[in-house]
Amino acid sequence: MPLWPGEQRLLPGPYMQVWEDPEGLADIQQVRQLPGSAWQPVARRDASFGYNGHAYWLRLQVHNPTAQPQDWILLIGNPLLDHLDAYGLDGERVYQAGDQRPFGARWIEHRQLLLPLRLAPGEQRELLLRMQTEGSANLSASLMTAATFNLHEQRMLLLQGLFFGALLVMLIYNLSIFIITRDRNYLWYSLFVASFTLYQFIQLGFAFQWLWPEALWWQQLSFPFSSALATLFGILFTYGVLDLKAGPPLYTHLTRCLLAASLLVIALALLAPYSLALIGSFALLVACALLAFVFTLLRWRQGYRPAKLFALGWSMLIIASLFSILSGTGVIANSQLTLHAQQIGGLLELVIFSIALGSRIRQAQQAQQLAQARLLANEQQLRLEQAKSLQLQREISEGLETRVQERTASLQQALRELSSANQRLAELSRHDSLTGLFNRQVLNEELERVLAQARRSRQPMAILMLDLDFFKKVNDDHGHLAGDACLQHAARRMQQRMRSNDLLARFGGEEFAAVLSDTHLDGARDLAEQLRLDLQQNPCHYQQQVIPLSLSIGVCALVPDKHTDREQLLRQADQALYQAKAGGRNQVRCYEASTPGEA
Ligand SMILES: Nc1nc2c(ncn2[C@@H]2O[C@H](COP(=O)(O)OP(=O)(O)OP(=O)(O)O)[C@@H](O)[C@H]2O)c(=O)[nH]1
Repeated sequence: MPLWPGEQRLLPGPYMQVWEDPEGLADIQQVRQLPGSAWQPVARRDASFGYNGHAYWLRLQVHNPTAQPQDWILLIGNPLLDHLDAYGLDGERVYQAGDQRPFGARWIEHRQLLLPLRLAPGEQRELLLRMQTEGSANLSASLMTAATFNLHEQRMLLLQGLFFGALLVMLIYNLSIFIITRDRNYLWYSLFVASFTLYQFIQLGFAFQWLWPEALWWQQLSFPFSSALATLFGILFTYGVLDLKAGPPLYTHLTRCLLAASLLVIALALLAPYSLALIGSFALLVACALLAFVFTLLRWRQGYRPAKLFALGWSMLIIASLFSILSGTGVIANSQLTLHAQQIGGLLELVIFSIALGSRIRQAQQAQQLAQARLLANEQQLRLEQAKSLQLQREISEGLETRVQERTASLQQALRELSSANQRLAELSRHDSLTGLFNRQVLNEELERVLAQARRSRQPMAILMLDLDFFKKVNDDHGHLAGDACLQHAARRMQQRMRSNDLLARFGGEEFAAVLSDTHLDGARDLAEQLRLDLQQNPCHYQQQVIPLSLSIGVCALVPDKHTDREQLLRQADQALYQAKAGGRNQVRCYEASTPGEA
């Protein structure tokens, strides 16, 4: 391979020959004695042989075609190679480095493996490299002059600085938001960024150089460990940010499976052989990225708007990871792009996720504003309904009050009417309907009362029994109606002569009775005589007829004692009346007392 100086990197792959030593037992002497036919052309630019742990011997003829001595750097761009031995760089001195040898063993302290090569003018040299690793047997070799390398290195450090700076800013920013908002998604995202940063720091060789240059065991397992850790937090972040809990239960079940798988890979990284852990972490990464992508698309279809940006972010990571894995396994050629594919894809993904997280906040704010607006509208609606119902209540109660008042008034009226009807009924039940005089029942009651009072006060009292004479003839001669008129006339005439505390009642038919309290026999007789005369002198005028009337009156008067009763009084007055009738009618007769105590 002619090494013409210039600013280009030269890729030695096509000039190299390889001999595979599966057991990894051959030493330099044995290899030097190998027949030419044992060597195979690499043919590929990057000398990449996948993950199998075999030792690979690589042979490269270099030639300085110039007349000047040349300083070259053979750059091995895979800092995770476990062991790299180089022969022919500097006489008999053997270069021995790799991340399973202490960092200090390197000739040049650099995160990558740098093999210095000084060629005299026109010199031709054979280089022999032995590569053995548990990880990706990918040499990623390039040749540069020392000056070109310096320039290249400056560019790379600037880019890496920007890259890690950006990650650090995102980490601090999102962690701050988590501390302020306590939104767990920001914590998962921050941890995701942190573990991804660590992963990249390890992959690019910075971690071994600056963090643990002597810790070979940890350097070995840290790569799958950080990868699985990033996957774990990526799963938690995706689950939360896509709100998968709100989706079908299958989402949650699958997420739990992935979480369990990532914990298993973490355990593998710590306990199992490196190659197993490495394969596990790659498989997990691919499964998670694909599933997260599918979840994102499904959520997008369900109308979850931030999912759009997530889909873009995941696409970046998937594409980058595919590039990285394909170049790692040697399927596609290694280049600056494939070497840094994961870096570029990862950074883009993280930036997009960060924007998506922000947009999620915006969406949450909008949802909150919408909910507030809805609440406000609901409240207004409720107030309106309340006002309406109050108005209705008022109207109902006003109407009810009016109706109650009306009903009460009509009830009171009805009660008044009922009471006056009752009064009338009571009056009627006490009076004789034809003459308007008290009836026989009232006579009996009053007679009892007057009798009791007279008995108590030892005052006299009298009873008159008054009977119209020949009344049958009146009826017969003038008709029954005329008879009624005569009865009314006689009653009126008699009532006019009564004292206010006397009681006149219709006893039945054409017969009347009067109860005179505080009255002696003389007074009673006088009154009876006045009544008789008055009726005699005042006939009844009925329909141009003059109907003469006369009265027979029986008088009984006495000061009652405890033996005197109502029946006795009535009987005695009736006896006197009988005598008046027998004596020829139109006269007054008094009951003749035959026993002591009777007046
Ligand atoms: N029009 C009328 N007649 C009555 C009423 N009550 C009783 N009478 C009549 O009064 C008459 C009483 O007749 P009697 O008992 O024979 O007595 P009298 O004809 O008056 O003869 P003396 O009493 O013996 O003088 C009967 O013809 C009854 O029909 C009434 O309310 N109206």
